[in-house]
Amino acid sequence: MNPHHDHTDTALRVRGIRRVFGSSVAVDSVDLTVSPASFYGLVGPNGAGKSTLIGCAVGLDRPDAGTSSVFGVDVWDNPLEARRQLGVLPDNLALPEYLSGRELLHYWGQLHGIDAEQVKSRAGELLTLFELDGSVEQTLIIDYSTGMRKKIGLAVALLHSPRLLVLDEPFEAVDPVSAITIRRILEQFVHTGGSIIMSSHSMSLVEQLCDTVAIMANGRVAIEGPLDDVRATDTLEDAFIRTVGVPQQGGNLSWLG
Ligand SMILES: Nc1ncnc2c1ncn2[C@@H]1O[C@H](COP(=O)(O)OP(=O)(O)OP(=O)(O)O)[C@@H](O)[C@H]1O
Repeated sequence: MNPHHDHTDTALRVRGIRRVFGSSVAVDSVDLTVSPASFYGLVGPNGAGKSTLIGCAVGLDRPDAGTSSVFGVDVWDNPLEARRQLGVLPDNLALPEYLSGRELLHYWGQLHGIDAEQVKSRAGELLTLFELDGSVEQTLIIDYSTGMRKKIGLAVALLHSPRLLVLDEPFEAVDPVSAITIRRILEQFVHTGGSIIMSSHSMSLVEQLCDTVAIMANGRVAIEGPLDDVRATDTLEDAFIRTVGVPQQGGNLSWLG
């Protein structure tokens, strides 16, 4: 490879990310590459380090080592430019609680310097798509359900029309109808050249949507590659269990029942 390659044609390039909390290593020397127009699935057991990795990859959390760039733009050296290309749905998204969904989108659009008329029409479309309009219109974010928060978070991530979406469990807590809507939006996004990396605990969703998969365990990427290579002749769930292992002995909670 050309040593002077600037990676502007790589949607997300993570190299050697390490994040330590006290004496515990949450993410250990992780490399990831998301190609343009690729739908990348990040799976792994609870506590594997997926959210921490995502936070470091998008510049929300500072890693102890490593680099991350979005279409060749380093998220730490040039955060504003990186964020223009990037839509993020983080874990435990902090939202301005005393705004309605529409107000939040208008506010976010202004922050991104999007033309007011465009913000208005995009916000209207997004609120309708995610069923956050109509009778919900006056509800403040503080009173949103978990699934509604997820949906407004996704709307925020999409509003400025980024080239790369980094989504931490976008389907978690959303109802089945909303899940179909989200799925359609994400599929269309990739179909039209956008790139996505998402974490998920739904092996079937990852199998249906993603072309590339990484299985994380104990802060490291245990296996990564095209979906068909990772699952080989089995299902992704089989590959997951094979990679991560199942405890040999489970408690039987003899006191229960
Ligand atoms: N702010 C923090 N302070 C201390 N430890 C943390 C912090 N954030 C994460 N950790 C630890 O880092 C490890 C990885 O956590 P992380 O949330 O990244 O896992 P995950 O793969 O996203 O898990 P889940 O599937 O349950 O969401 C865990 O051991 C967790 O306890």
